[in-house]
Amino acid sequence: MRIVVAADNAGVELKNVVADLLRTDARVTEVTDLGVADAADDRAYPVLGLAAAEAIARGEADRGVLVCGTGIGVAISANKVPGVRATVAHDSYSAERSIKSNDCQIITFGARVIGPELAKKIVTEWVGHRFDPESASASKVAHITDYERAHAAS
Ligand SMILES: O=C[C@H](O)[C@H](O)COP(=O)(O)O
Repeated sequence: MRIVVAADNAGVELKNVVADLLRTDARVTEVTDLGVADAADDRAYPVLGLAAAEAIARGEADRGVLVCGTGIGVAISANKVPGVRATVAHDSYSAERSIKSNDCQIITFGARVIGPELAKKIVTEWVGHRFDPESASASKVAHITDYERAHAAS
């Protein structure tokens, strides 16, 4: 699994913790860090959220972990990229269902909301979850995709 990570300066410390963890995970073949590299970089959360989502949309990564102060801004931004589904998930069950119900490629965290140990536990579990395209959830996700395609800007 190839995973892209990104954060604004509110989330950079937690993003780095998660990236370090993912680099030690044998199930993860590649970790691409799109920044920010440190808190001095004050690029706003949409810049990072959109860049990571676009990398997934281009097929350069399978999944993403995004961090900002709340996780909300990077999730909203990533969801603007066609074909990408992103959500905040600060608990184990939501993280699991974000894959199994919603086929989300991106999980987001708020560094001002969740601590590093819980984020690490959730990410470790999240890497192991898979969406089943034969499940009853598939047609619901397809409904979203169909809407997106029907309303795509020409
Ligand atoms: O959702 C936005 C993030 O939490 C961001 O890190 C902080 O944004 P703000 O400075 O607009 O509150």
